[in-house]
Amino acid sequence: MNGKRGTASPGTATAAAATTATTWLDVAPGHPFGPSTLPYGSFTGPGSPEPRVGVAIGDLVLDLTAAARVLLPPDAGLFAAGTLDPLLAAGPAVWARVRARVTEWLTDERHRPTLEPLLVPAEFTTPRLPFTVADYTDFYASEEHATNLGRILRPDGAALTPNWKHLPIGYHGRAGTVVVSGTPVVRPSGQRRAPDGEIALGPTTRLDFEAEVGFVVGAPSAPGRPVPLAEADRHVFGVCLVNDWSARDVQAFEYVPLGPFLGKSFATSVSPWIVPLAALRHARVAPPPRDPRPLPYLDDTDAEPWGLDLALTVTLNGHPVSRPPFAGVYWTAAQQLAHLTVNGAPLRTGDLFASGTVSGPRRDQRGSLIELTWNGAEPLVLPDGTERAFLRDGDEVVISGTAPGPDGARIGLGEVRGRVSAAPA
Ligand SMILES: O=C(O)/C=C/C(=O)CC(=O)CC(=O)O
Ligand SMILES: [Ca+2]
Ligand SMILES: [Mg+2]
Repeated sequence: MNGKRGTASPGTATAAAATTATTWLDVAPGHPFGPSTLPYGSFTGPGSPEPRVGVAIGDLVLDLTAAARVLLPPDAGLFAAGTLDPLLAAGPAVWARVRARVTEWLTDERHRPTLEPLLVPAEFTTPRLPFTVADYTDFYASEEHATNLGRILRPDGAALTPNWKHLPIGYHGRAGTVVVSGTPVVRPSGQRRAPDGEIALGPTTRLDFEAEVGFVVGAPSAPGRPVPLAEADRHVFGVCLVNDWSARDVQAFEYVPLGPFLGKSFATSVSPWIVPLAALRHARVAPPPRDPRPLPYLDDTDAEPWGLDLALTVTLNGHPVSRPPFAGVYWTAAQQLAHLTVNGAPLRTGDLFASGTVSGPRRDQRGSLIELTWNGAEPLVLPDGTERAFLRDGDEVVISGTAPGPDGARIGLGEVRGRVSAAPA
């Protein structure tokens, strides 16, 4: 879950800052999963082998499947199956109602006797993939990342392709290989060109991570009706962290002319806690200036700002190797959704679209190893003295994130964790 950042137990009440919601739970002030975050997930726990919907609060998980039966009977069916699918499909009015009720339960002492038995220490729970992934799309929205990849992979051409500033480039990925944080990532095999020019099938020698932000679609859209920028928040339920694992040698050989295929479709890891859009209202910032001005369906000059001031951290075997800033990403989630549907393709509940690798202008803000090591030419030296051009078996990558919350505090996005295991013999 979210590391040791303070303790929470159903004990003494703690006062938080004045306009921040205060909870009767003993949640350390500044805990990333305080009462202003309230992310949703799916878990199994001690004595409950059947999946539950949970809400993370401090270092505890509220069993929402059980709590709703007692305190929210009309909506209890939304949580009965133990996945977020019915809640996602229910739409923004229901999302707001449920969040308001959960906030009330956790901040009004009168609910304590009912809820205390339904709080489980997070360390005793096992996270599950929180929703059924319908379609998975990966964008390419960070100008710094796209510029770096262009320089590395296409050194003879312009770094950015001529279309890059006109539309959010993306590709359709593989929904069935999206896995929850903690799932081991088996080193994939594929065709790649060896240094001697020989083409062979074998385990990738250039396994990489990509630090991304994922957006989870709740309410579907109608076929033939593009989703305008102003309606994005009717469809986007919330945000997770994504690691789009990439086999760079497989990718480099296969990607022309149709784009990434098997080099990225073996595993994509997502964080277990979906932070609702409602928790991120303090993180909204103006997106970067766009030049040239995009076509009207992508022109957000006069729209609600959809930039998000999220701060990511990537660790490799516990050592921070990058701190990608999300606020500067060129294309916003609202623009990505408008583009994804401009051809009339409808959204389905559970669609996941990711930002693309988040890189900032500084070297220590690059969101992938191919950028951090410039395709292996400048390996990282880890504190244990070992070098990394790309990932070794046994390496563990953790991407975590925070966002501005109320009163200058920060809320957490949790983390997505994955360890590389050896290719099968
Ligand atoms: O520039 C390329 O050919 C490839 C780019 C990527 O590998 C990145 C990708 O998956 C999209 C992204 O994460 O930004
Ligand atoms: Ca990617
Ligand atoms: Mg992938």
